[in-house]
This record gives sequence, C-alpha cells and structure tokens, in this order.
Amino acid sequence: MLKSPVEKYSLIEISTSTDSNHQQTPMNTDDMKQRSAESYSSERSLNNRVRFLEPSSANNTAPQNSKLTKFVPSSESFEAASIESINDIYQDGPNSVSRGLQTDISNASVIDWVLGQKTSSTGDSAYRNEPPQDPGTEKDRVRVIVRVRPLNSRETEKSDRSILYCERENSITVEGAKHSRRFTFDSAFDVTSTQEEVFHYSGVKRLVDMAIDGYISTCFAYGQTGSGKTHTMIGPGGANIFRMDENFRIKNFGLVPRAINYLFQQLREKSHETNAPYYIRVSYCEIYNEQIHDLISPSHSDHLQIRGSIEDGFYVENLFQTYIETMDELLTILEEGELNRAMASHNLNDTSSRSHAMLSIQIEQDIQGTDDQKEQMTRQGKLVFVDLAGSEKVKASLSKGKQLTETNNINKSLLVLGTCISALSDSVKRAGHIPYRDSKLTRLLADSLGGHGITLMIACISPASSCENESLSTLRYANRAKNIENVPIVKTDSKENVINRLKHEVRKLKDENHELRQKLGYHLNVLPKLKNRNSDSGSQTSMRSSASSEIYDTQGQLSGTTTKKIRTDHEILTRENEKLVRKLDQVIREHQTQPGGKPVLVVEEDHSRQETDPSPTRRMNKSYTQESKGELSDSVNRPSYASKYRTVRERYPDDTSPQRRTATIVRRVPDSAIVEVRR
Ligand SMILES: Nc1ncnc2c1ncn2[C@@H]1O[C@H](COP(=O)(O)OP(=O)(O)OP(=O)(O)O)[C@@H](O)[C@H]1O
Repeated sequence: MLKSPVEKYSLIEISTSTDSNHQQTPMNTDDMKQRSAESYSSERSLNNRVRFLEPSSANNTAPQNSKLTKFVPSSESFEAASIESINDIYQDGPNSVSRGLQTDISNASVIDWVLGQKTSSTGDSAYRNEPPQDPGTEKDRVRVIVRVRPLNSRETEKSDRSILYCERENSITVEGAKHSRRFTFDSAFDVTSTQEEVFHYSGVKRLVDMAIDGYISTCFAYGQTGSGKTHTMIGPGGANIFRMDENFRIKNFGLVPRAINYLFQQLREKSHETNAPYYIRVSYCEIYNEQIHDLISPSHSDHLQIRGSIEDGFYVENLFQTYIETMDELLTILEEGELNRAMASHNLNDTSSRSHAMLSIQIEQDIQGTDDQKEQMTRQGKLVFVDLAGSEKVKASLSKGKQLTETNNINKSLLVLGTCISALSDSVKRAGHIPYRDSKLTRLLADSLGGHGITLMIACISPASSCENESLSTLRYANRAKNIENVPIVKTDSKENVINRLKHEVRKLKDENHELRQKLGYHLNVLPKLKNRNSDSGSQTSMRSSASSEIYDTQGQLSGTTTKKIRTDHEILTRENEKLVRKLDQVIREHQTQPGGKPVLVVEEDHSRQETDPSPTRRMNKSYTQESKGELSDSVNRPSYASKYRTVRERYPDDTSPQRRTATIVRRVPDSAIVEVRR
C-alpha cells in the first residue's frame, strides 16, 4: 500500500464497484431514475447480515408475546392518521484546493487506503424497499433511514430497558409503555450495525455519485440530544476520532469521512474517463444561537448573513470557501471544523454539539455544451452534510445559563424544521406557504426539502424506555419526511460566468487582503508559499497578471489554463486572507490584555501523540464553565486549516513527516494577566 508522505488519515478502501449504480456519464432524468432503480434492486441480504434482533432476542427487552402480528406491514399505514406538533417533544416549551488547481485525483497514494474490511458481497444497496415511485415524473422523494444506538451507561445504570427493535431491514418497532407502533423506512439499523454497514446501505454513495453528476445532494442527521448523530456522521467523539490510531479510525469513521473517501475514489476513476479535471471547493459553517459561524476560518465569522438569489437559492454570503486538492486537505478541514464547533457537556451527553454544522463540498467540472449549445459550461454539483444539534428537554438535560439559551435556540430552529417537514409532507399544505424563512437552518435546507436537491435523512434514536416520547417524535418526523418530494436538477452555469464570478471574488479578496495588511502595518505581501504550485502562480506578479489576463485562447475558446489559474489565484488569496484575519485577531486579543482588557494565553498544542481511547473531555473545545467569580470563561480552540496544512507540507516534503499536528489554542484567563505566546 502506498501512502502519501503527508497523509494522516486512513480509511477503508471501498472496493471499486462495477455495478451500474456508478455510471460515468452525466445523467439526465431517465438516467437518474434508472440509477435509483438499480440501487434498489441490489438489496441487503438478510442471510448475510444477522444483525436485526428478533423480537424475542436475548438482547431485547420487548415483551415475549410481541404485538407484531397486529401490525399491518404497509409502509404508509402507521403514521398516516395524525400529524402531531413537534411541541410534544419540547415539554419545557419552545423554550484543490485544487491549489486553484485541479483536484489531485491522480495521486493514487493519497487515496489507496487499506482494504481494512471486506465490503458486503450483497452489493451497494442504497435502499431496500421499492424503487422510486415516480415513473414518468422528475421527482425524487426524500430517503429516510433510521439508526438506533445502544443503551448508554447512564441508561443502564438507571435500569432503562430497550423499547425499540428492528424487525426487518427496513422496519422498526416501538414497544413502549405508552405506545406500540411500527414504522418502515428505506433502511433501519439496529444497535449492532457497524459504521461500515451504515455507510454501505444508507444510500450515501448514491448522493456522492449524483453530486459528481451535478446535483445538489444533502445528507442530514436528526434526533434528540445524545442519540448518535455525530457518532454516525463523523465517528465516536466527533473530532476526537481524528486523534485515534489508524485501526480505530478505519473501524469507526462515520459517514462523512467514508463518503469523502468514496468521492475521491470516484473522481479519480471518472477523471480518467472524461479527461476533464474536477475542482473541489469547500465551506464549513455552523448555526449557533441563530448566528452563522465559519468553521474553517472562525475569525471570519463577523456578519455572516444568509442571502437569496434566483440562481443560487439561499446561501451564506462571505462564507470562507476554499479549493482543496487532496482528500487529506478535506479531512483536515472536517477535523478542524469539528474542533471549532460549539460543544458542551450536559446531563444527557458529555459531548453535545450546540450548533447545526453544515459541510459543503462543491464539485466543479468544465464540460462542453451540447451540439446545438456550443457554449462551454461548468457543472456545479454539491454534497452537503448537516449534523444537526439535538432537541433537548431542559428538564432532562438540566441546562441552565448560556446552555439554556443554546437549548432554546436549538429547539426553536428544530421546531421550524419540523413545521416545514410537516407542511411539505402534506399534499394540501405543500402547495401553500412553507415557513423556510422562519429559521436560518430551514433557509439553508430549502433546496434539500422540497427543492431541487437529492436528500437523505438519518434519524437517530435512543432505544431507552426513558426516551420513549422523544424517539417516537423523531420517528414520526422521519416518517413524514418520506413523503417530501424534490425535483432534482443538474446545476450548470456557463464557464464564462463561473470565471467572471471567480474573478470578482479574487478582486474582492485582493482588496480585503490589502486592507488587512494596512491594518496590520504590513508593507509586504504575506502570501503563503505552497509546494507543488503551478510554476507561474506563486508570485504576486503572476497573480496580478492573471486577474487581467485574456480568458480566451486563440480559437476563441475559454482557456483551460486560465480557469485553472483563476482557481489557483483564488486559493492563494483565500489562504492569505485567512492568515491575515487570524493575525489581526491575535493582535486585537493581545491588545485587549492591556489594563482593562482581558488577558490571553496563546499556546501551541502538540497533537502528535495518537490515542487509542476517545476521551470525551479532550473534545471540550468550546465549553462553558462557571468560574469562581461567577464569570463564564470561554476555552476556544481555533486551529487553522490553512496554516496547519501548509506547515506539514513544507516542513516534511519527503517521506519524513512524523505526522506532527499542532493547533493554536487561545484561552481567556480571567484571573491572570499573563500573556504567553509560544510558537
Ligand atoms: N451507534 C452507536 N454505537 C455506539 N455508541 C454510540 C452510537 N451512537 C452514539 N453513540 C455514543 O453515544 C454518545 C452520544 O452520541 P453523539 O454525541 O453522537 O450524539 P448526538 O446525537 O450527536 O448528540 P448531540 O445532539 O447532543 O450533539 C457518544 O458517546 C457516542 O459515541
């Protein structure tokens, strides 16, 4: 197995699928339906996977004389009757970068991971039940899977019993004190399901394939606090998993890193076939207390607003976006975004996410227009992963102070999401007003719910009897979400428009960087030096010239070099921008340590030591602890994706990298006036 010298991550190699789920050509609507139908046809085999507990299984505390027989095995019959308010769960009230370069998919060493575990012999089934039900239409309904986590130690200590079991691979039964119900979904994963199984049978691969083909694919995890959303999306302990040893990571990485692995694998194959490079552009943000924060470059978080346009729908204006080139870079962004996420500990979860996090991976490819449409086009598919914050009963979580404010904001935005899901799932209400605008979360999810995207919802639930109401509520919403229909479209724009937009962004970045340099009193450029950069784009001179360079070649075609170059410029400037903003941030904080200001301690933390035990306390990056004087102090981890990645690359250009990883931690120290800067 070859490995890149800078590679830090390993995942399971997903065997190159030969099945027709992974067609290589751009899809039209018929293709899309066919793909979906084919993915349905290769089902998970019950025989191969004895992981669904029988009602009388030893692990299951459901009554022996199960009431299964009284359930009608129809997917629609269980929840059709009443649409209940989400309030019932809130009983406390609503209280390439492609270096600007093409993605380095030719670098097989970065992508060829260990084939740690065998993929299932049953194929890449996305969903087990019926093929898309819309022959002759262009609709694609939201797919929904459900995952039950095991009982945790808190629950077993108080003798909670399990009230959920998966009877078949797509159905789940609640046998609680107050309710007995069965639900069917596209797939159901019980407590014994592995991360790998969830990845293979959830339908995430289909989302990746379709994003490559130009669709907007969204996967979002929904469920009460502590139900396993982050575990399923990222892995146990969220960001902690990136500090674990390789074996642990291979086994426990969640859907997102696995999907990233799969994405790069697919891009490598497809780029060979189409001979056209792919460019990957990434952004990562969180919605925390109804404010949007940038997770790649947290210093950029001032005044991030949602805007809407006819072409782009709702989007976050001025969100830091960067082209990336390798899978490692993307995983670094994922890790650091997770580290920057707002976290807290409460009675129900030691590592509770206090924000909705949204990772967006845009996949661009320049394509030739059709015969009658000679214009060169750029296809812009997008893969979006959303790890929602969990709904929370304050009575149970015992949140107070700042955490209570967070809880109220989380619950309110989930309430709006629930209202939108309810309205969209109702054939009459669907035609009326959908209150997307009532929260930032629903605005950003508008395309995924009833819009032009392709969507997978992962409902996470606890099996504990004490969570009966919450689990049932999650299942009801998941059941309704199945009825939401999207009308997916491939997103393309003329290559000229894309270049012009990039040029505009490059100009804006240049101006902003100039201003930042002036504020910092810098007279010289602080452009980051990147290894392996295009020979002509590492200097200020070439950057200047590129922005005004001719974008057409001698045949009047848009020049490939220019599109690559403009993306290179964009990447250099975003990195410089990130560096300058961080520097300014640091200077401001140091300035605040003057009399009357808050003292700051800046240290560089060495993360080189790999752990084998995911300690939840290591993940408390932004935690709120009551200080002796009654003040709240922030302990904020603000690593820099760009500087860290660069450091690793530049210091260890050969096979010598000890995989040392560092992150800058800025801590407010209320009781001391010490300012210590260690580098
Ligand atoms: N399928 C699972 N198998 C084993 N452990 C799990 C599973 N799902 C969740 N857990 C564990 O349960 C705990 C809570 O999970 P997690 O933090 O993912 O919940 P969450 O839904 O993201 O919560 P919150 O909304 O508060 O952020 C973690 O320690 C996690 O590792």
